[in-house]
Amino acid sequence: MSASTDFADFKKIASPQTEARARGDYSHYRVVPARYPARTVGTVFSLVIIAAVLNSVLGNPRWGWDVFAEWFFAAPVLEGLARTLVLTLLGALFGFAFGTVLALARVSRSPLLSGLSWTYIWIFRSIPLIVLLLILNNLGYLYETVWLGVPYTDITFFSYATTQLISPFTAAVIGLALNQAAFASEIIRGGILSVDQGQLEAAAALGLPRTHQARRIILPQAMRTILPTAFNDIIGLAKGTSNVYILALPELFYTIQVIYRRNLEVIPLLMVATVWYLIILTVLSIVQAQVERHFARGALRNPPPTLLSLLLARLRPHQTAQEVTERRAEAAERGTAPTLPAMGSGLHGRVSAVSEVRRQAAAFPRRQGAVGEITIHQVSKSFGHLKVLDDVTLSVAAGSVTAILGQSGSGKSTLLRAINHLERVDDGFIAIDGELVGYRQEGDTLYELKERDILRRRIEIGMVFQTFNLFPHLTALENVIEAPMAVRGIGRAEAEAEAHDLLARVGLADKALAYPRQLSGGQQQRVAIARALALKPKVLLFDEPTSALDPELVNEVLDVIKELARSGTTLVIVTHEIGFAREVADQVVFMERGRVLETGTPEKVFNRPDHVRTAEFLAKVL
Ligand SMILES: Nc1ncnc2c1ncn2[C@@H]1O[C@H](COP(=O)(O)OP(=O)(O)OP(=O)(O)O)[C@@H](O)[C@H]1O
Repeated sequence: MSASTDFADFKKIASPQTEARARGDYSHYRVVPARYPARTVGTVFSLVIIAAVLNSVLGNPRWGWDVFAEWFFAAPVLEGLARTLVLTLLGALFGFAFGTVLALARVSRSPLLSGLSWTYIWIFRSIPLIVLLLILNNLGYLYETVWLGVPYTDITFFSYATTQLISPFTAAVIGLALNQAAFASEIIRGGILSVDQGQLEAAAALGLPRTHQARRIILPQAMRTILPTAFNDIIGLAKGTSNVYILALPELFYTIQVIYRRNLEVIPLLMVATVWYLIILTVLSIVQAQVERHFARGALRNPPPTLLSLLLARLRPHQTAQEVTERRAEAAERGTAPTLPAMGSGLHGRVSAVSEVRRQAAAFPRRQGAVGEITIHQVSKSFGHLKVLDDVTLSVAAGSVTAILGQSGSGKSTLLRAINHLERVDDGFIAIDGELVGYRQEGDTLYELKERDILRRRIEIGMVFQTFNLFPHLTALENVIEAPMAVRGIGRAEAEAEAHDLLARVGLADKALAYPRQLSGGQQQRVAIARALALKPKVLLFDEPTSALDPELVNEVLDVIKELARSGTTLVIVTHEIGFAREVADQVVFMERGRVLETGTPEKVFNRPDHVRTAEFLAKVL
């Protein structure tokens, strides 16, 4: 048989599927998921166990399912259930509200407040709940009246008999809440401690007030750690409400006990309580999953889909690749398609995006009559016995660019953080445009500013960190608008417009809604720059802005800084990028062991250093 005959025969017997495949149409394919024999054995084993348990529970008449059905919705049981739910809700609500206050007091810098909080937690975690409930129920014996007024005067706002004010129900709510608060505060404190230190510094560097830092930055991130334990605790509380039987309050379990003592149907009635507790637990678990999901924003690169979105995706008609292409073409025609190339999407994407950054960043406004002159005068700082800054004196002209070089551990970052007062100096002073950083001068006396005032002054000094320190639970846009809205009091619409503008200038117009973990290192650092710029600072400090980056991404960030340098903002940059410093800096500072060894123009320091150590260092790094 010849080859040509073969081919002709093949064409004759070709099925519709073969022809479709030849056209590149694979839609008829059936997808068969991979098989895992061990998983199948496990599933079969689980089914057998479930069937055996169901058979034993439903097939045995001694479980008394008819009695169960009779009492499951009985009025006294439902009343008891309602009381259990109300006690759980109020106990959790007041307990966690008070627990949050206790946790914040415990981590506060006031030793008295922290000590008070510690003592409360110590006492209330030690007292058994039943004892606490009994004490509250007998408060009338200790204090006949509850009274509020001005002592040693006749002024009385109210006065009630204690027994009239504290009913068994009120005693139960107060007791549960006080007990819950002691445990909740430790759960919340654990969450607060789990938040990265860099996040606190980034919020402080933006000048956000302390309450705002706690509410918007720290607690939302702490929630991821808090929630699983907190829900455990609430479930414990729901079951622990049975302790209020001591006050003769008929909650669910107490009601069940009263009933089975009368009719002696112990097991069926215990099952009534068990199934209701199971239902409460299931509802709480569903709520927990939703709340956890909400607070997981930005924590995962690819968050799993919600049940609702899965359902909607199933209902939505399937979109073919061709339809997707057609829609993109339509959007491009309407001008709604993203016009900026995505950074990091292949070599071509990167090259065109970098030139886009250059073009857009050239639009940074130049300042007329630059501000932001920095004076550092005889500054010293020690950590224990280690003198990290030793009599540092330095002057940075307004609108200039200063690059700080030096070996690791020479005190560069500490100096930068001192300019921002993230580090308090021991000696000397730092001033910006003649205004002291962190202090108020009266005559010859310097008064350290309160934190609120320091935060307000920090608005003038932007800072970009080595490890970006973006707020991971906020999108790029939200990271940028947070401080202008909170600190400068700008309205959301205006702040968003400015933020879009800034993100476009750093080449990230199409990434406004991405969370930091969905961005590359270079992109994250550019968002951090946009975030610092949003407050329109006089001075911008960069702490090794490219050292955490892949060499390929370094230029993305350096390009943006170069454009900033031309805009007239005062820049101080700790860097190991010698070529960049040579190109951009007006002044180069070389530090060694906490001292400034030499300063000068790049031309002088790099070509004719005065100090032998500078020459040695440059010889190593160049
Ligand atoms: N909070 C601190 N407690 C104790 N020692 C510290 C603290 N912060 C910094 N140091 C020490 O101070 C010295 C200077 O640190 P700094 O971070 O300023 O150095 P650097 O020149 O920026 O170094 P690198 O280039 O490696 O970042 C180091 O020896 C460091 O161990």
